[in-house]
Amino acid sequence: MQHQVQIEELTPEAFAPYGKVIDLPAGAPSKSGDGWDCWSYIQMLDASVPLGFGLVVTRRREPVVDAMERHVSREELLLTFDREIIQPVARCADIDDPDERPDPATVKCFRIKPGQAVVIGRGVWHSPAYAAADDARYLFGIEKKPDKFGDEMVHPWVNFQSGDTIRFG
Ligand SMILES: NC(=O)N[C@@H](O)C(=O)O
Repeated sequence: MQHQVQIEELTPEAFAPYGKVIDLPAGAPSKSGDGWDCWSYIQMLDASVPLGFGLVVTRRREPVVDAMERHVSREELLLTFDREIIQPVARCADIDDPDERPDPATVKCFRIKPGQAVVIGRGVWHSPAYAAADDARYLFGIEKKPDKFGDEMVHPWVNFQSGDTIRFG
């Protein structure tokens, strides 16, 4: 079965079941200077070892998702460099279940604009992000350590329950 999912704007409330949002705060900066304002700390990422960074070039393609991965031991920072991207995510039901499959009923697809970022929560299912329109480059940062269920494998992808797929748009 294919599920149709609408693209959602990124807000802390909507993204809360999947992680944390980083965006320009509405409140006053914590420090300012000549021509600059700074807000800190606007978000936190739990880490006990150094972060490794990965860069993804994501090209225009069919907006269909059939599998996701997850990192049960680590949070993941993700932000686009240049263009809008769409990040599909699905809820983690049981972080201790090595046989869990992503539930298509919990999938949301968030638009992430340049200037915004997310911290994907531990165990939250996610596919590679998609280009919203034109090809885009995005960065992710994650602790450089093995995950509990071995998601450092070259092929960590897990199909949705019942072999379902998601089409977003
Ligand atoms: N988010 C993404 O595209 N990739 C990472 O989750 C990864 O572990 O490769």
